[in-house]
Amino acid sequence: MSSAQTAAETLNFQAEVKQLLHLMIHSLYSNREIFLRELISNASDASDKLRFEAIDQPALFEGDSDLKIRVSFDTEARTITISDNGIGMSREEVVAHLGTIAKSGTKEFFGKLTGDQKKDAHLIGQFGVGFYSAFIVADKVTVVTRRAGLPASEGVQWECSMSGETAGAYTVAAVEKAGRGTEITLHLREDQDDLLSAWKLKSLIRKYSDHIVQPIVMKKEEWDEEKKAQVLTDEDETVNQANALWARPRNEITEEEYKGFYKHVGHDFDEPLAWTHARVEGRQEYTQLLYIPSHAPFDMWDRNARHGVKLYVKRVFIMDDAEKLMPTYLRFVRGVVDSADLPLNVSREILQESKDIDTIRAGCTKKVLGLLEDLATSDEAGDQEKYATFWKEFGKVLKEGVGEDFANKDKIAGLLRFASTHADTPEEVVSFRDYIGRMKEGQDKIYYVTAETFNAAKNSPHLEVFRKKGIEVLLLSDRVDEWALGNLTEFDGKQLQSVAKGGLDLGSLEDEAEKKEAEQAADEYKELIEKMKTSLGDRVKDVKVTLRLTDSPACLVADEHDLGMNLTRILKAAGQSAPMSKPILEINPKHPAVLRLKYEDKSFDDWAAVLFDQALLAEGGALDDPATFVKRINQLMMAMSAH
Ligand SMILES: Nc1ncnc2c1ncn2[C@@H]1O[C@H](COP(=O)(O)OP(=O)(O)OP(=O)(O)O)[C@@H](O)[C@H]1O
Repeated sequence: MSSAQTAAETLNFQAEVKQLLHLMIHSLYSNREIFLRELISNASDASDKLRFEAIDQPALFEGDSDLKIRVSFDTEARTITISDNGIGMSREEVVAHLGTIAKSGTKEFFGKLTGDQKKDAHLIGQFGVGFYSAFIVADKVTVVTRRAGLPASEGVQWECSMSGETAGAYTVAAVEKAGRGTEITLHLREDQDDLLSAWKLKSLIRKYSDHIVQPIVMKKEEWDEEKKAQVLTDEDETVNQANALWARPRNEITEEEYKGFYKHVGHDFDEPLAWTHARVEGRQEYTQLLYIPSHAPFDMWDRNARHGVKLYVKRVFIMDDAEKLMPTYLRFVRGVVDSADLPLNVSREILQESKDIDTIRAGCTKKVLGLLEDLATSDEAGDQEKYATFWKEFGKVLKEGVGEDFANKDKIAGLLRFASTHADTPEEVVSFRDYIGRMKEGQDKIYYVTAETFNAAKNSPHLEVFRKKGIEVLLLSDRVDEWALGNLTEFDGKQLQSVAKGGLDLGSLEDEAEKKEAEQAADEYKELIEKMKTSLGDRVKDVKVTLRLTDSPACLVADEHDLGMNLTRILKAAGQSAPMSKPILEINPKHPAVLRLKYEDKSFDDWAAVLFDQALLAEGGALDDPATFVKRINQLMMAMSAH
C-alpha cells in the first residue's frame, strides 16, 4: 500500500444518491443482470472519449491505442471486475461523477416515485442508474482509475460499502495505477454466486452488450482432464461482435440488436418506439441510425439536456449530443450519425458553421418526419398505437416545429393531432386531414378555439353557433398551440380561423335569413350599443350585436388583426410586453339579460360592466377588479329580489 493510499478521505454521498441507491437495490433486484450492461456501456463511452481526445493529443494513448473492455472474475474472492483502458477519471471527476447525481430532472424524478415497487423500478429505469446499478449485485464496490495523460501516481481509488458502519459514505484515496483507464471491482452479495461463471458472464455480455463497438474480452476456458473442470487459460477471447452496428447492412441486424443498441446510445432501459437506419450517398456520405424513444426523458424541457444524437466520423466517436444534427423540436431523437466526409478534428464551433452539417441535418430531419408519417398513416393497429404514444409523449415538442422549421412546416402540420368538438374529449386524436374529411358542405375554413385549459376551450361561448350548426371546432389548450397556429395560416388550401376573432364570417354556412336577421338586430340595437360603448369606455374597442351566441349573453373577441386574448395573456404571463389591444364585446340580442338592458336606466352601468366582466371570465381571463365585480353582482341580485 502506498503512503498516499493511507491518507484516504471519507466523503458522504449527496442525499439523492443515498435515496437512489436504496431504491435501486430494492426495486431493480429482479432486473439485476443489467448491472453488467450499464458498466460496460460506461466503459465503452470512456473508450470513445479517449479516442476522440487523442485525435488532438495522440500522447494520451500512452503507446497503447488498442482499446478494449475486460471482464474477469475471481471465485475465491467472490468478485467480478470490469476494466477499460479508456479516458479514466481524475480525483475531481471521481467525486463529481460517483458521489453525486448531476442530472437535470432529479427533483422531478424523486417527486414521481410512488412506493409501488414495480412502477418505481420503471421510473428508475427511465431516469438511468448507470454506475450505481453495481450495488444491485455487490455490497462493496471498488473503483481504481487514472485519467489518461496524468502520471501513474495520480491514480484514484474510490470505495464504498453498503453494509456496516460506513454505509452511505465512500472513501477516496490516491493510488499508483500504471495503466490508464478504470477498473471496477464488485464484491458480490452473498446470494450472487451464480454470476461467478464464465459461461454466465459471457451469456450476459452477448445478450446485453453485443453491439458495443470495442471488443469485450474474457480469459478463455479450457477443460482440465485432471481437475475434471473448466479452468481459465491466459489466452484472451472476444465475447461480443465488436463492430459498429450502424455500419452493418440492415438485413443482417436483428430487431433485438437494434433494441439493445438503443439502450446503450439512448441511455434508456425501455425499448424504442421506432427507428430508421439508412446509409446516404450523394453530396454528403453518412449513415444514420435514429430512434424515437417510447417515453419522454425527465429533462425534455431543459434546453441544456444531454444525450441527443451522437456524431461519429468514420466510426470514431466525435461528440455526444451534437445539437446541430437535429432541430430543437426533434430533441427527443436518439441515435448515431456517422459521417464519411467531415474532418476528424471537427469541433462544436466548426459544426455551427458547417454547410455539410446543414445537409446532414436536413437529411436526418426528413428521415425522422418520414418515419413519423409512416407510423401515423399506417393501417396497422400496432403502428397507430405507436403514433398515439408518440403524440402523448412528444406532441408538444413537435408542435414547436411548425414555427421553427419553415421548410417542413406542412409536413409537421400533417402530423399534428388535436382535441375537437367532434368527440368533445381531451384526447388529441384529430388531424387536419380528419377534420377536412368531416367539413360541412360550404365550409371552407378550419375553425379552432384556444384557451388555457381543455374545459375552458370546450365550454367557450365562442363555440355556441358552431355547435348549433354542427360544425366541428378544434379545441386547443396547450400554450404552444397559440404559437404553432400563429405560424400556420392554412392547411391543404384551407384557411385556419380562430373562432374568437371578430368579423366571424361563416360564409355560405350562414343562410340568407340569418344574414337578414343580423342586420335587423344591428339596427334595432343601435341605441343600446352606443350607450354601452359610452358606459364601458376604454375597456372595449367596440360593441357589436352577434349571432354567434345561443346561450350566453355576451362574449369578447379580438379584432381580426389584433393578437388573440389568450395569446396576450400567455405573453404577459411569460413577462413579455404584448401590445394591449382592446377586445370587442359582442352581445346576443336574443338573450333576456340583453333584452332587459334596453329598458334599464338606473343600474345601466352596473349591468354593462357585469356583462363585460362575465364575458371576460368565460373566456378564461382574469378580472382587473374582482371585488367590484362581486359587489355589483350582489347589488343586482338584491335589486332583482326586491322586485
Ligand atoms: N468506466 C468509466 N470510465 C470513465 N468515466 C466513467 C466510467 N464510468 C462512469 N464514469 C463517469 O461517471 C459518470 C456517471 O456515470 P453513470 O453511469 O452514473 O451515468 P451516465 O453514464 O453519465 O448516465 P446514465 O445514467 O444515463 O447512463 C459518467 O458520465 C462518466 O463521466
